[in-house]
Parts: sequence; structure tokens; C-alpha cells
Amino acid sequence: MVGTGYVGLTTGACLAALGHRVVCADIDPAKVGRLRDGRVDILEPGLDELVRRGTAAGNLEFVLGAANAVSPDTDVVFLCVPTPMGADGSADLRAVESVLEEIGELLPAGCAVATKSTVPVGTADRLRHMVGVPIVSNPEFLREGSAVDDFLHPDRIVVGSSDREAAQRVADLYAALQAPTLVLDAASAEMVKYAANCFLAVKLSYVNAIAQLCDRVGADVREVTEGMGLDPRIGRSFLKPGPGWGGSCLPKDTTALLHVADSVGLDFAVLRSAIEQNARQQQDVVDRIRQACDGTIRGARIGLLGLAFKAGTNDLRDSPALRIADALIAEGAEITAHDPAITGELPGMRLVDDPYEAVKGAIAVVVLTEWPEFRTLDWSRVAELMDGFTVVDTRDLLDGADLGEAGLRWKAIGRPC
Ligand SMILES: NC(=O)c1ccc[n+]([C@@H]2O[C@H](COP(=O)([O-])OP(=O)(O)OC[C@H]3O[C@@H](n4cnc5c(N)ncnc54)[C@H](O)[C@@H]3O)[C@@H](O)[C@H]2O)c1
Ligand SMILES: O=c1ccn([C@@H]2O[C@H](COP(=O)(O)OP(=O)(O)O[C@H]3O[C@H](CO)[C@@H](O)[C@H](O)[C@H]3O)[C@@H](O)[C@H]2O)c(=O)[nH]1
Repeated sequence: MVGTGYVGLTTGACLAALGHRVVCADIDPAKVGRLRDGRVDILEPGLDELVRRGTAAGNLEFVLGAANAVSPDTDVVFLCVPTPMGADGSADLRAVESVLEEIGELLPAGCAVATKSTVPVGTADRLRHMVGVPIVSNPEFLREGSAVDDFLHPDRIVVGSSDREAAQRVADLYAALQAPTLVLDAASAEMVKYAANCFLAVKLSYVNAIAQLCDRVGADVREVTEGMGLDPRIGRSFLKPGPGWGGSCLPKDTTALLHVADSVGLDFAVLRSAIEQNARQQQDVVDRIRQACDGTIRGARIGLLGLAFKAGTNDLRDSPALRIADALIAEGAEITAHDPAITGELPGMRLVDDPYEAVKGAIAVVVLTEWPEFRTLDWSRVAELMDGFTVVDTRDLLDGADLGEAGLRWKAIGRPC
């Protein structure tokens, strides 16, 4: 397993739990040291336990550098390194290429390379020349915050390669999970990943736009999405409006697929407008906060509850909450923020470990991440501590009546307030 982040560590620890012998490599010596001591940096329920169990059982180990993960009896090398957004919006494949360069000569005959990193269509076939063995696309669909559970109970396993036998060998590693398994060509497998993530992004942008419309026409988006979701063709999940979608995947994958479409002369207008709607959604939240601050953000003290891109994770990558915070800071706001999973320092704001400290003296309070503990805050105490009385609830998390009783004004997107 090359790369021990969300994907590599989860996959490595879970494959070890299924009985395979796994060697996980990372380029970061400090991370490798911590993992050898059984310390996991990321917040993923069950992962620490699996890492400790695998290490104790002797079928999960951690090494520095991809080359040290490869041996003459290696069957599959999984690539789980980052593929971030490049300057032109395309996926930056430098980490993938540098690993292949590092291990190309070391791979034993009969082994396969499986790409779990999200890579654009054509990558497996294009990079094949760098290694003398088949490359199998094996996209990963886990969600942060439920990575172990998603791995162990997958909706589907997708593998694809021009070498079907190699693809089947990779699929066989997951046989114990008894999941629906698709063995495809490499391009189709690579496309499944982007097509799925981009569909989710389009769905969210659509529902965020519906929430905006509900506000303007006096409908209640909670009831509207319930009515939509009961239609099995639509489904109930991914229908919750918010401050815009973010995280380490949806933003970069939508931009990367749009880049691919542009490069082959296809105007993927629906995807482009989903990305644009997402930027507008974040700007709309800033505008709502401005209204709550009597029209001026400059000099206003604003308390933020939640910074992670969703509840259940301490990942801040491409978090809409941070984008919104940055926009407020750029307009001259004084920001105090609290997130139960985030400690340390962040530029331009005061990060505190007590939610009541975050709301102290605030003219407006903004809920940006749907942490359940925010629901049960003592709103009378919040009202006493604040200097103003508006709570902008971008996640429709709170009970408006509770806040009303405490003398606060509750503002949610698309809900009658
Ligand atoms: N995070 C998710 O939920 C998720 C889900 C599905 C797919 N993906 C995809 O999986 C890939 C990895 O994502 P992630 O979130 O796990 O990333 P991450 O940043 O959490 O982890 C990547 C790891 O790779 C290591 N690394 C970088 N270069 C290396 C090298 N040359 N040799 C060895 N290790 C190296 C880094 O130090 C880091 O520990 C990306 O392509 C991403 O799009 C992510
Ligand atoms: O009803 C919803 C559901 C999600 N979100 C937001 O959408 C973003 C993405 O959420 P989620 O998909 O749960 O996060 P990730 O962990 O990034 O997972 C996505 O990205 C991964 C990386 O590619 C894929 O593997 C997963 O299948 C895909 O769901 C977050 O900002 C959420 O707050 C909403 O606003 N409303």
C-alpha cells in the first residue's frame, strides 16, 4: 500500500483484517513513526483498533518509502497517493508517476499495480510503460468519517484493466466482502469514479439551488426534499442543503472532469454550473451573515461553530467553512471559531476549544458543520454571551423554537424562520 492517508491506511488496515499480508509505505517519516507506535492522525471510527490489531497480528507493517513496500513475493501494489487539483484544474499526477518511477524496476513478474488514487480516464493505459506489469484501476468510494465501515460494507467493487486476469486478481482480494463486483476495461473503471462523484456534486448543487428558491417563494426545503426523496428514482440521501459541498474529493474531482471534457471539446455545461452554483452558495452564506451584522462585516465579531467540511472528520481540505471564514476575514471580520475535532492555529482567526468562548461578544453566530453536539448547546447561555441575536444555521441543524425561547433569531437556508 503506497500512501497511508484516508484511503491507504483504511484499505491497508482493512485488507489486513481480511487476512491479507499488508505492507504500508509513506513518504513522511514522522507519520510512519507514529503508525508504527499505533498512533493514527485521522479521525476514522474503528481505524486505530484495526491498525493495532493488524500490527499485533504481524500482518500489517509500516515502512518508509514505496520501494521498501515491494518484495519478490508482492502480489499487488496499491497506489493511494494524492492527486490534487493542478494549476489548470486537471488532476496532478506527479505523486503517482514518481511512485511508479521509484518501484517500476522492483516489481516482480506476476504482480499488478492497482490505482486507488482518483486518476483521469486513460491513466492506467498511459502509465503502463513505466512498469512491466499490468495496471488495474480500482477506484475507492469510501467517505471520510465512515471509511472503515464503507470499506467493509461496500456498495460495489470496481476494477478495470486491459488485462482482465489481473483485474480479477485484484477483485479477488475483496471476495470475503461479498459485494457486487464489476470487472471493466480501465477507462470505464476510471470514469465510474469521476461520474459518481460529479453526480453527487450536481445533486447537491441542485438541492442548494432549490433551497435558495424555497427562501424566495416561501416553501420549506426540508419538506420539499422529503417529498422528493420518497421517489426511489431520486432517493433520500444527498438532499441536505448546506454551505456548499467541499472536502478533499468533490471540488477537485468536479474540476478535473470538467478539464477532461474541455480537453476533448465537450461543453459539460451541467457540471460547470454545479461548480458555479457551489461558489454562489458560499457567497450567499457570506451575504446572510452580512445581513445578520446589520449590513457591515468590517469590524464585526462573528462566532463560527464548525470548520470541518462535514461532521465526523477533522479534515479541513477544501472546507466550505474555511472559504466562508476567509471571505469574512477579507472583509474585516473578527472571527472566533470552535470545532470539536480541530485544535491548533488557523490564519486570521482565533480557534477556541469551548463553543461558549466562540460565541462570546459575537454579533452573529454561524453553524457551518453539522456536529450533533451543537444541537444541545445551552441557547439561553449563548444569548447572554452574544452581543447580537442572530444564529445563521447553514446546516438546518438547530431547533428554531429552542433558539426563539432563548431570545435568539434562527436563520436557516430554505426554511421559514
Ligand atoms: N479521502 C477520501 O475520502 C478519498 C476517497 C476515495 C478516493 N480518494 C483518492 O485517493 C487518493 C488519496 O487520497 P487521501 O485522502 O487518502 O490522501 P491523503 O493526503 O490523506 O494521503 C496520501 C498519503 O500519501 C503519502 N504520499 C505522498 N507521496 C508519496 C510517495 N511518493 N510515496 C509514499 N507516500 C506518499 C502522503 O504522505 C500521505 O500520507 C486521492 O487520489 C484521492 O482523490 C480519496
Ligand atoms: O446531503 C448532503 C450530503 C453531503 N453534503 C456535503 O457534501 C460534501 C461531501 O460529503 P461526502 O460525500 O460525505 O464526503 P467525502 O468523504 O468527501 O466523500 C465523497 O468523496 C469521496 C472521495 O472521492 C468518495 O469516495 C465518496 O464516495 C464521496 O461521497 C461535504 O461538504 C458535505 O457536507 C451536503 O451538503 N449535503
